[in-house]
Amino acid sequence: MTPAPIAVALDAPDLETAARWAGLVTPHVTTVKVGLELYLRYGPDVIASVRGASGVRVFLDLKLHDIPNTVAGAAGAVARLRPSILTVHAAGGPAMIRAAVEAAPHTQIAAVTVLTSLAEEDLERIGLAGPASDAVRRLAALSVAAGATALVCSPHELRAVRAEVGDDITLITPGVRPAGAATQDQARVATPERALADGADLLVIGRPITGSPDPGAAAAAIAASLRRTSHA
Ligand SMILES: O=c1ccn([C@@H]2O[C@H](COP(=O)(O)O)[C@@H](O)[C@H]2O)c(=O)[nH]1
Repeated sequence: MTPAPIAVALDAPDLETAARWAGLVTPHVTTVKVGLELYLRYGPDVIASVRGASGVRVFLDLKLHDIPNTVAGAAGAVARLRPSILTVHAAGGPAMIRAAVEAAPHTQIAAVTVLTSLAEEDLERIGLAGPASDAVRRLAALSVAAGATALVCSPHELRAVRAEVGDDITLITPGVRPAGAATQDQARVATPERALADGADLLVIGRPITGSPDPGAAAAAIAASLRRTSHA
């Protein structure tokens, strides 16, 4: 069975749990995601641990956000781990995004537009006037112009971003919840089936899979549902 375009967020408290989750889900998904919690606790070793023998794609979600010189150094430092994808915050601006792209030529740089945990009413408080989709489209366009070949946005903005940046850019979406699942701290959410239909290339799904008593079965069920709806 072809693995589904899902990156399972391995937000685990320890390396053993993360490696176990990775082993359980990798037959069903293309990618596993290492975020701040694991990377800050265990450092570079975490990448080899979760990659394991399967050689699954590793998405390193560090959301780098600093001055260009510092981001270039950080991106260059992690590029030697050969993650498939590395995130930076689009709000760091074009020079910072370009610095990451140049420092990590073999890694796809994904620019995070507006965090999926922010609701429309949060945006004004952080100085982003107007609807989320306007800010996301603006950040998407500047990121792509700066050399990013992937973007992170919520499922709500997928169609608008696709129209803005075209088909060659990889659209990655967290904020994905199977029907009836708790949204938890995510605000701008949709089901996996909806996100795929709206043009996502890679769905980031964490707790709905890793919080299950059987993460392998949870990943397999979402993958099967995506296959069914994409063939319907
Ligand atoms: O806007 C963003 C960017 C990154 N994330 C990350 O995705 C996962 C989502 O996990 P769930 O358990 O499915 O909520 C998590 O690692 C975030 O750091 C995001 O949620 N939103």
